[in-house]
Amino acid sequence: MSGNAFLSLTTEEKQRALSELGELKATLASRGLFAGTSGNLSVRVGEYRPEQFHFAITASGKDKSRSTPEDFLFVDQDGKPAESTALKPSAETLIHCEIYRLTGCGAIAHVHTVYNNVVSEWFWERRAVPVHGVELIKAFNIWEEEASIDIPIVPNYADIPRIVPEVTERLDPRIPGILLRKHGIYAWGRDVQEAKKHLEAFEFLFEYVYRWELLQGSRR
Ligand SMILES: CSCCC(=O)C(=O)COP(=O)(O)O
Ligand SMILES: [Zn+2]
Repeated sequence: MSGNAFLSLTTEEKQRALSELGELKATLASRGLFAGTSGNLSVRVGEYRPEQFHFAITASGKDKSRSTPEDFLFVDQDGKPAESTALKPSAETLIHCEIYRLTGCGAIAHVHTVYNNVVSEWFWERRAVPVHGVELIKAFNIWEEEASIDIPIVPNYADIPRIVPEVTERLDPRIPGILLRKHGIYAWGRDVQEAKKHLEAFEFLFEYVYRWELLQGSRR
């Protein structure tokens, strides 16, 4: 199909995306996951082709624990607003664009937590957080006995376009998430529910690794 696929979306399709994002935002906010306006969320709408797709994303710099009519806007595969709006998309929209382009996923959630920041620094030299044999790895649809995974870490830059090629290089199709060093986790899934499940699993695993490493250190 040629032309702008956004124009063929129905009001119901757009409303469903906004309401799913609103619900996820409220749930994560109730858990205190958007400290100091950090974090951003998006959900894809309509057809997907790597060279053309659209998604709804949180507006930049908002207090994500509040719910207002100006919380979200629609953008295209290049992060440009799909319709006329005074809102600015998340400053990190290009990272969402790249994750959609590489994975074809349906939704993305990004949060900053103390655990994800600490482990990203702790394991920076190996560019991945190793996790071994923890049951919750199954949340990523990895069912091997005593599975080992490496959650990739990429450098963080103030200039977001510089982060994009790092994501391109390090994203592992088996692992539905990527850590930005001393910044936060990006987690994705087929839809908002799966992105939420993956985000929760990552945060559990980061806390586990953090506590386990501390315990090991105290035993030495
Ligand atoms: C206040 S945290 C710095 C920006 C950031 O990392 C973030 O996740 C929120 O940025 P946004 O533009 O999406 O509000
Ligand atoms: Zn961020």
